[in-house]
Amino acid sequence: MEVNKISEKINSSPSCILLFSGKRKSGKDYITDIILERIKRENAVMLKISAPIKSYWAETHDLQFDDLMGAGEYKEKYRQDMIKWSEGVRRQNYGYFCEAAVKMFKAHEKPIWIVSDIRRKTDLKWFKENYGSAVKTIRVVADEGIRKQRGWIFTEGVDDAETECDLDDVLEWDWKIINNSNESELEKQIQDILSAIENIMHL
Ligand SMILES: Nc1ncnc2c1ncn2[C@@H]1O[C@H](COP(=O)(O)OP(=O)(O)O)[C@@H](O)[C@H]1O
Ligand SMILES: C[C@@](O)(CCOP(=O)(O)OP(=O)(O)O)CC(=O)O
Repeated sequence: MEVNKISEKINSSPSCILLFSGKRKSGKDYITDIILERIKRENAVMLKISAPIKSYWAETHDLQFDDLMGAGEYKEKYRQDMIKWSEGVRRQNYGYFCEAAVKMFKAHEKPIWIVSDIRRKTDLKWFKENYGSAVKTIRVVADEGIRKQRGWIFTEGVDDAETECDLDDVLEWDWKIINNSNESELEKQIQDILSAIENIMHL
């Protein structure tokens, strides 16, 4: 794979990019799916930085891309290898998968981008360098007990690695969502973000 091949100029500018991060089973997919559903389809796109990684991995290892993208156990067997491989690529070009995801999801066709899986400071850096103040950051947090109820099991080499821990010491987030399965609390936090998007879109 030629790591520096993706170098086309980025043209149109999105109005709002929501970057979500959080530990495994904190509820990133659950919450970003709800937000995407509430925004008019023609205005928003969901991006997953893991998608170009999984797509490459599926092609080269004869695996099912859709299963790698799902919430089930299938992806867990390959997670450590995908992490190792993708970290090698990132060492050469830290924005490689961010840029690949923007292209893969044709994000420039929509004004609002929802990125559900920010994992590293370099992910934040890449989006901020390219899109400046359009970028808003959101940390999803859930108690460890709740994450366990949702199926999380501590895994060495994953939960103690950069992929899960690099953003632990980032304290500045535009929003922090507490997702401990209290529906009305979650709803209020989602509403705050939706109102902010509405304001940005009507500026
Ligand atoms: N607030 C919630 N209410 C009910 N189920 C939830 C909630 N948040 C997450 N879940 C469930 O917990 C599991 C893990 O959530 P997911 O969004 O896949 O986490 P992550 O993307 O952070 O790993 C999923 O089955 C999801 O449906
Ligand atoms: C190689 C990975 O991209 C795999 C990520 O897969 P998911 O984003 O599906 O993971 P969770 O939502 O945390 O379960 C990790 C990375 O280091 O980029």
